[in-house]
Amino acid sequence: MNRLYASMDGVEIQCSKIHYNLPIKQLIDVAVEKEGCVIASNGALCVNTGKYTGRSPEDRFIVDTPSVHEHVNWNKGNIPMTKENFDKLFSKVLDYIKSKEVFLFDGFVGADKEYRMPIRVINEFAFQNLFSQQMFIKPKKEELENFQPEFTVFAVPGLQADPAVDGTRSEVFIVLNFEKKVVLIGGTKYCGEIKKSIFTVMNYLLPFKGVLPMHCSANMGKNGDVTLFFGLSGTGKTTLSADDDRKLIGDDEHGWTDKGVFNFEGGCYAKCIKLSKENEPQIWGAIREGALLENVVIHEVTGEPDYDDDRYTENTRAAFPVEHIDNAVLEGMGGIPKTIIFLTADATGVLPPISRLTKEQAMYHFMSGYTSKLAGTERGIVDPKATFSACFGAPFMLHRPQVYAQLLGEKIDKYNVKVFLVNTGWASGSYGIGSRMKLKYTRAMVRAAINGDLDNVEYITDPIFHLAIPKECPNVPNLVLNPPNTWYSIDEYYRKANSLAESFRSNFRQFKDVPESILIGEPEKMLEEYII
Ligand SMILES: Nc1ncnc2c1ncn2[C@@H]1O[C@H](COP(=O)(O)OP(=O)(O)O)[C@@H](O)[C@H]1O
Ligand SMILES: C=C(OP(=O)(O)O)C(=O)O
Ligand SMILES: [Mn+2]
Repeated sequence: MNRLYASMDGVEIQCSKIHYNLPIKQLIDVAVEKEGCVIASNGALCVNTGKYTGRSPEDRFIVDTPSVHEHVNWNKGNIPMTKENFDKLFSKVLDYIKSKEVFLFDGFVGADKEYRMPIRVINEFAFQNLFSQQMFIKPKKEELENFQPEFTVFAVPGLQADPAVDGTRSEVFIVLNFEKKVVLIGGTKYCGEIKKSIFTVMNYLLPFKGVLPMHCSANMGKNGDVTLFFGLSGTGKTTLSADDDRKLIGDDEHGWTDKGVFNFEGGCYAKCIKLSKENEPQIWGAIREGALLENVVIHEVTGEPDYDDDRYTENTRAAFPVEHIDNAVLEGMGGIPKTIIFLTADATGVLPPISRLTKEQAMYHFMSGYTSKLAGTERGIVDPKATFSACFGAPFMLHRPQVYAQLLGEKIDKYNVKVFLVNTGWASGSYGIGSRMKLKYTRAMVRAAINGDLDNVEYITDPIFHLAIPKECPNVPNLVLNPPNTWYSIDEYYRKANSLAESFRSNFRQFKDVPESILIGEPEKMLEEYII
């Protein structure tokens, strides 16, 4: 019998065998031999996660302990669990692994040594441990001596909760306990739960240290200029931050300190539905030996991935270490951001593909977090669904949005950061109802915003959202830039735009005591004649 300590406060766990930070190659071998995984022709390990191919936000609980009670923004996403129920579930998990071989990863989250957190991830399956090793920050050999995890994740997909006994909603559970410093994940094999639960832990802890945690990707130009791309799942953080001309810092989770930004992770987690070498060469090239493909259809004979096949899910994924991206910043740190891009995948075809925001508008849009949930990332989402996700990452933010917004506002102010809103979602009218903004146009707009090409062009201000829309942008047809131009019917455009404006206003009513200056960022009241 093997024994080890699960976390600093000395919970002892036992299991039949522990595979401790196993080399990647060995994990791959076990996954193929014992877990039904296959190797694709590009060398990546492929797993099918079965019933769950996206996150289960309704099954994510926060243990309601005294120290977190007043800080957590309890809402339909931050669901409390009692200490008693947690203790029962924790015993179940500990019992469950007693007879199992487990795969253990000790490493770090947070590239900045001042703020990094040592974590331990205990996985039931080797493929999950491959994910953990590639996604988090690998320790140096000497860092493993006297390693003390500050948080421990138990990810045991084979253990299902019993809602009647365990106080869960279904057999799936993702439970965060800040007192015990433990995360429990069961009933689901979807790897995204592992990274996003640790992200959520960081998002809770860092504001207490004056650090702003952000759901954003980050990259750096040749002169060291940093850009952040905020956005909810599927809006383009990973795709747009992987750019031949810029060095990738990280694709999903960062912290912003007085020194600059740092990646929480050591890997990327790219969506790969309809992935092509032509449109996303860096991500294409990163999917090789050492990468994990989730729910991608693999040709039985040739072993080739078919990225167009969505038979298991739209939310097909590739996980790989940042080193797989050619020009990544391996230390995962950069300076103070110069440009911030808010990504929104607007399903209504109303928001302009790019607009410049004032500081007040930036605060308004950050707190609103308007976008669409895209198919597959969360259980039950099939078509794009308009949503307001505060801080562009509500499911992962435990504090009230104002806590994060205030930190961001101070930084935008202090460093005079340029902020743009980029709609990577649906365009309408002559560019085809239902089709998404062309990636090559979005890339051109982002590039122009970063390079300063939009600093000296003429802008128009749209009458409803008061967004400043550039009249021209290199490598983008002028017509595309202003949405009313792209609709067949201008009346229809205004109807939709007014109705979206009203959604913004009604969503914002949840926020109390918002300074007048931020409310200036609010869209106009809906015109009576367009109320439908
Ligand atoms: N105009 C566009 N901008 C960004 N991504 C786009 C665009 N059009 C289509 N896409 C696709 O949308 C997906 C964006 O996903 P991803 O970058 O992984 O999002 P995130 O990292 O924010 O979750 C990719 O599959 C990408 O190919
Ligand atoms: C992995 C996820 O996020 P993203 O699409 O932002 O990478 C997720 O939301 O499950
Ligand atoms: Mn991503």
